[in-house]
Amino acid sequence: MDSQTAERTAQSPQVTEPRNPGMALDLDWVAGVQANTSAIERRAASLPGRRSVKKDYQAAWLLKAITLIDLTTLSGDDTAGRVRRLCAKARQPVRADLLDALGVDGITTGAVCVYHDMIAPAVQALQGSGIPVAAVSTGFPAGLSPFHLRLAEIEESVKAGAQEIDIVISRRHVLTQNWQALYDEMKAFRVACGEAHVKAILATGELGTLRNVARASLICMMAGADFIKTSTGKESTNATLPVSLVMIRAIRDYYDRTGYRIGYKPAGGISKAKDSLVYLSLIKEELGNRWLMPDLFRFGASSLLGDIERQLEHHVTGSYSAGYRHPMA
Ligand SMILES: O=C[C@H](O)COP(=O)(O)O
Repeated sequence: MDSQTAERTAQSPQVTEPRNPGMALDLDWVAGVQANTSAIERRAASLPGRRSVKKDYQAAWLLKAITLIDLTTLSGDDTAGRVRRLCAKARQPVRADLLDALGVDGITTGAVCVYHDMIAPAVQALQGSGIPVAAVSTGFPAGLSPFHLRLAEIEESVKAGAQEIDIVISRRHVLTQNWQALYDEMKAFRVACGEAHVKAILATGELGTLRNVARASLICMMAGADFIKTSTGKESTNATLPVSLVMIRAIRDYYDRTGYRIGYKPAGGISKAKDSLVYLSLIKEELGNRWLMPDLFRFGASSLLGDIERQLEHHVTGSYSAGYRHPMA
């Protein structure tokens, strides 16, 4: 591979973007939002075949993808020990001998993402690494606990040391077209987060139509979301390319209108290195290189890193190892 490219990739400086302050709810803008489902599906279907990254650059792009992963464990049987092992993986996501061969060092994942109760072990295990802890709050994954408890959960998570909060929206507000309620809810979540960045999980697999996805994206951004995220990983349909196109274009429209860049996080079911490359090329084409940085793009994924490491091993040694040789935690 081109080692200079890989080095630049791994050492990209963290750029900080002015934070989206949000704006008043603009119902005319919301009403005008359209989503041409067949055109979106056609474009999405053309992406995987058309966009293959040339062999020499693949390793560099895969290293880039690692820096954009919210390395996630969201299981009922999570333990402090599992979270500590995951954090060790976030600090050193690829075996040292492979990184040496690729001429890269100092690479980490974008964040570690856990349930509230796992924040403390994660914060402790990541101390000094600069890797933020993201917590899923607000009654994840359904978001149907009492509203005041959802706000309190955010505050507790921030107090426990989470620097990023992934909230879930109330799907019913979208399904009943109650845009004011969705806006108010998102705004309250953003206030409760304080300085912590907030990612709004739309649970797109439960929103019915792509138009609803576009409208919900827009409203969450108007209410001050720093990121919009597709899914909890627990819906029957999680991140897809058509949904991603809709959300990315909503982000582009919001930037064109307000000058604020909002981040994007596809999450759930992204487990193959080649899929991560399709997402990166989609972002590059639709939003440009600026969005390919950890402050504006993340993969929410529990097993993607293992497949990327396997592909990198193949790049270096010419042979594939078994998946079990790349455990996450
Ligand atoms: O937000 C992250 C998702 O819960 C991870 O989903 P996954 O386990 O399908 O990769």
